[in-house]
Amino acid sequence: MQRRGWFITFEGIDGAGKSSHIEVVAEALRREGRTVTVTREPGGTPLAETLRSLLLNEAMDALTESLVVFAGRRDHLRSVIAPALVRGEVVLCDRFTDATFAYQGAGRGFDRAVLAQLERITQSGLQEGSDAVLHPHLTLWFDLAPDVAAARLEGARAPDRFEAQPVEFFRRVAQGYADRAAADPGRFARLDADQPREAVRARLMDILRGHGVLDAAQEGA
Ligand SMILES: Nc1ncnc2c1ncn2[C@@H]1O[C@H](COP(=O)(O)OP(=O)(O)OP(=O)(O)O)[C@@H](O)[C@H]1O
Ligand SMILES: Cc1cn([C@H]2C[C@H](O)[C@@H](COP(=O)(O)O)O2)c(=O)[nH]c1=O
Repeated sequence: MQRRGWFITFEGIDGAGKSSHIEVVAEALRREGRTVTVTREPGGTPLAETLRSLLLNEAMDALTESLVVFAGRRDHLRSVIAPALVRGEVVLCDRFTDATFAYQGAGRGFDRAVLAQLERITQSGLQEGSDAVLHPHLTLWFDLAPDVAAARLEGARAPDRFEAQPVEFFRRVAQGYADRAAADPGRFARLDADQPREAVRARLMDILRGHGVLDAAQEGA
């Protein structure tokens, strides 16, 4: 796909704090005149939101989880993400395929070579005449120790099927994110999420200015 917009994903284990910052980033971009689509995975379309609800609530094995997330992703890419990028918008997506490698791959122990195949199939054929595979242009990785994340989530909300997993599961998921970041350092920007919100936000804005997503002249956005 011809690059006209920005596809930016927010990643991290449950409770890392990424969702707290997405609207702040969207507002900063809108102030600079950009059109922004804020979306999430699993979800982002009516079909994918239905699949999200199944994924978070119904028992299923790791292959089924993987197929469910990639099915939703295909619909989301075709209906929302790819059209927004063609229009030149900034797409801010709360989780994407790195979460599948971290949760289904590292967390559940599902075959990462199969996930890589599903990734290629699902994320290509989005523009007629092109077989390019669409990946995020920038991934903001909120890195937080699993025990700190668990303490933040305790009592905050009723846990879903993933949030109810033991801390060992999240140690594997965190390692899964670290492996993805090490394999693609140009795309990943790591944030130390064990900081007060304001410090995390300042680092986030620095990263976005450093990558030319936000105007570097607009300090203090
Ligand atoms: N920097 C921070 N310091 C302390 N608490 C925080 C910080 N950032 C977020 N929190 C709190 O931690 C909890 C999880 O935050 P949030 O929902 O943004 O995380 P998340 O990464 O989006 O998690 P999930 O993916 O599970 O939705 C919330 O109660 C939030 O208020
Ligand atoms: C995209 C994706 C998500 N998950 C898991 C990770 C979370 O526990 C839930 C929902 O996400 P939220 O950030 O709490 O809204 O879904 C997953 O297992 N695989 C994926 O590909």
